[in-house]
Amino acid sequence: MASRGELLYPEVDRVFLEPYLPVNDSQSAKSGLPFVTLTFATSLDSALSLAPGVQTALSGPQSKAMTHYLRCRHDAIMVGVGTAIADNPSLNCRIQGIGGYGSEGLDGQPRPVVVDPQGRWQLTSETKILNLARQGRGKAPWIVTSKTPSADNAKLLEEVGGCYIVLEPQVSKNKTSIAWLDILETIKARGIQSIMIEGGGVIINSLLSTENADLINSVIVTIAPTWLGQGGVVVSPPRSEGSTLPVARLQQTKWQQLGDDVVLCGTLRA
Ligand SMILES: NC(=O)C1=CN([C@@H]2O[C@H](COP(=O)(O)OP(=O)(O)OC[C@H]3O[C@@H](n4cnc5c(N)ncnc54)[C@H](O)[C@@H]3O)[C@@H](O)[C@H]2O)C=CC1
Ligand SMILES: Nc1nc(O)c(N)c(N[C@@H]2O[C@H](COP(=O)(O)O)[C@@H](O)[C@H]2O)n1
Repeated sequence: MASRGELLYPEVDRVFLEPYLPVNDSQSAKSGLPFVTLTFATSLDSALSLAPGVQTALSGPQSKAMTHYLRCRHDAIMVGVGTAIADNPSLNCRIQGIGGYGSEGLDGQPRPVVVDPQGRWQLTSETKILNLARQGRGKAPWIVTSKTPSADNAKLLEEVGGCYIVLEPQVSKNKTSIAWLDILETIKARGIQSIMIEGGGVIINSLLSTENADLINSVIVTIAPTWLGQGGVVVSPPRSEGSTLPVARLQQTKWQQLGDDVVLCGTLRA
């Protein structure tokens, strides 16, 4: 049952999303990369939140239910460490039973994956994804980093069955990151066939940049009828130096109205 205040995402609406969702077939199983869905909620001025570190509700109840449906249709869900620190998110599918739509137990839950190249995230007893894993309401998280984790963090993560995945860093302009290809190939090798990437701003802008955009299969964006104003975390990927061309353009687009919001779906990778 949906809990009070939460609306279901009706069967009839779900059909609309189907062309943009991962399929489980032998061809995709053989690919070296998972199916990647980039999905987030934005304002009319392309903002994800009012300011860095400020969690901002943009989705209405219907589009929120759609996002939870998406969560149960992917093997994993990813956010950057900025989002993990700002939001202390749950990253599970909470609508209509613990297992999400139509299934009970952990089978319908996505694996939370947090990308934290510099090891900024301090885990505590308040960290929601750890507590949900402990309670059997979400899968244990993986943290992708290029730093050796602290003993305290490693202990807290391992206690709930989670793990650190340590990958080689790439340093450019004094910033430490990890190559997206490396991250995606590594999680695929660990059995993740599909992943939805929710944000935040740094992660989305990095993935939509010319060098990474072809790693994305589908984009599903909730657009809320609101302007957040200047100073927000904005989706606006960098253009290649000297280029006067758009960075990326969605193909095979479809729009769906959900409550006051509109959901835009499109594809990027052929
Ligand atoms: N409206 C929505 O759907 C969503 C909103 N948000 C909001 O976004 C804000 C957080 O966004 P940001 O501050 O931009 O943080 P973020 O979540 O994008 O994390 C950024 C950090 O991730 C790390 N990182 C991981 N992989 C990287 C890579 N390949 N290259 C560079 N850095 C990499 C870096 O340490 C970087 O500082 C919060 O206010 C949150 O509430 C977050 C997700 C969805
Ligand atoms: N779909 C969507 N709509 C919004 O208005 C949002 N602010 C977000 N944020 C994302 O959802 C995460 C929170 O998830 P939980 O409810 O804690 O499971 C947050 O961290 C963002 O990734 N998404």
